[in-house]
Amino acid sequence: MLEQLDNRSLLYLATPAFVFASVNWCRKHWENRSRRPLPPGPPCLPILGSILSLDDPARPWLGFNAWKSTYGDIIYVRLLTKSILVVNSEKVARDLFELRSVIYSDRPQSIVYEPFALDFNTGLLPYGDKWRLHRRIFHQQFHRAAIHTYHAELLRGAHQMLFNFLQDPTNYTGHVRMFTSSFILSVVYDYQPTSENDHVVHIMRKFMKLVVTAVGPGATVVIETFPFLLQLPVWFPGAIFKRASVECLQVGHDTKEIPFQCYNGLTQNHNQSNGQMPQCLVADTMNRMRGFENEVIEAAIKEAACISFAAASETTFGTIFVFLLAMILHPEVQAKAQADIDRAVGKDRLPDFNDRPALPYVEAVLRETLRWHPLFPMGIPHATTTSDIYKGYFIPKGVIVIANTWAMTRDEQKYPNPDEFKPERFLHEDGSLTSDTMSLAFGWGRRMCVGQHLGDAALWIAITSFLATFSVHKAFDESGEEIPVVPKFPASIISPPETFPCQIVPRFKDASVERLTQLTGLGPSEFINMNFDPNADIVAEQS
Ligand code: HEM
Repeated sequence: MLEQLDNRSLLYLATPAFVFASVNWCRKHWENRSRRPLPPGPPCLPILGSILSLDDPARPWLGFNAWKSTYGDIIYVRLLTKSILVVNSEKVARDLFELRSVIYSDRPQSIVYEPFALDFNTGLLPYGDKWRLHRRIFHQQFHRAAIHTYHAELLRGAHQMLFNFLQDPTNYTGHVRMFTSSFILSVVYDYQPTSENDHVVHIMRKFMKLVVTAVGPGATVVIETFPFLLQLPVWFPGAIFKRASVECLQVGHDTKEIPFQCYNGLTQNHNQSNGQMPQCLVADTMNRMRGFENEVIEAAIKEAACISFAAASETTFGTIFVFLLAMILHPEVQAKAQADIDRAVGKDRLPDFNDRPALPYVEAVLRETLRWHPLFPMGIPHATTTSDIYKGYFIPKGVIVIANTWAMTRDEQKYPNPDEFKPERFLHEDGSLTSDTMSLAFGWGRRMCVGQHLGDAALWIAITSFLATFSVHKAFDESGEEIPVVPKFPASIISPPETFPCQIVPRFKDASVERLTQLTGLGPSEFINMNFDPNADIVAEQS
């Protein structure tokens, strides 16, 4: 057959084959040239990856930090099916999340998001138009210069918390929860919950509990491995994931709609009573978008509003708890912070936001609280949108990127003896504050916490008002012995301390409702906790 082909035909056949082979060779050569080594990491087994190298797989941030001495600030690791890039230092975090933010601002996606109503959560949205719209709504409302508009509301919420502590110091968990739930509902929907059992608070918290129970890390692995489990009919024996999904979708829908309906009801009341629109995220955003209304925008407003509750209430609640824990374990820090307040504010009034610059030690306590036990020890995972080369290492497209906040807060060079609670590390010798504001507790780059300034203001007023009026101490058992406090933090992506026995004691003279009424300017009718006995006096701490 070959003999029958003349030279010209051979040339016709050979030329494309040669071109094809050359292009292929060049492509492979180019790929090999650009495909540098992956960053270092621990030994990797088939299927399991490096999971056995972690001492405590439920708290991977500890293991990632321990690997730092062997593999450095940037580590590549596979845990089961997930490839992860761990960033262990602020320098690398800045280089990647800030200087190369176009590549490092995506979020890892999962097939569990949609069936469990997590697909509208700003913090999980892929880097795209929907996320941009959410982000814009949040930013316009919560940027640094806008926060002063919420000061009065935050102050009122903090004062209500003080009344609740005075009335029932044992229910301190409930009072902190009430503060964190009510300030965010007010700022977002102009809605004031009337008690701990308020139906809006109830539905929001129910959704958060459902999601945490239904799609913890274990359940996610199972569903991602066997997706057919979500195709089973609800009545099928053992179809627990399907049933949980149906419930999450229903409650997820309610969390968007019910507070929104309350908002609409309130608006009508406002209009009827004084003709004025309330000021809150929902009202302000609707005003701004007037003329551009469509289904996408209305959905985004409902989603962003509803996500605010989960994002703000759990984080501020958990951080106030870390603060209370630190104060019990370090009474000398508590006394010093109280002395700072007494010096700058006196005892005849309570602190407000104008006092903030005059209270450097309290500011240092807040920063140290964020550092000592960051609520998100691994932040919220980012992902890459394209591949990258960093310091000669190849970073693949789509890899999960974890900013290991825990490792950054344990940096011995920057924070000597990092496990100690020492606010002084944020102060110069002359008592003025250093430039380290602990912003790393709020994440990095384009995905950095969009409620950072609101969260910061809420935390500051809560802890400053508390320190001005109360002290927290170890509790005593029936035989008069001090009950030791052993800090316990759950193994989860958001990790507030578990509750601990304590006693909360007023430190202002004549610790009565009347006195607190004078100090705060709030009347008893404004208290959120309605089971309130205005005649009850509590013995003040001797000071
Ligand atoms: C103590 C208070 C808070 C802490 C410690 C905190 C921490 C964080 C962290 C670590 C992230 C992830 C950042 C990243 O991926 O790099 C985040 C994201 C987020 N936070 Fe906060 N946060 C707090 C309060 C708030 C508040 C009050 C809001 C109110 C609306 C809020 C809304 C959000 C949202 C929407 C995201 C997702 C941002 C995105 O993916 O683009 N947070 N927060």
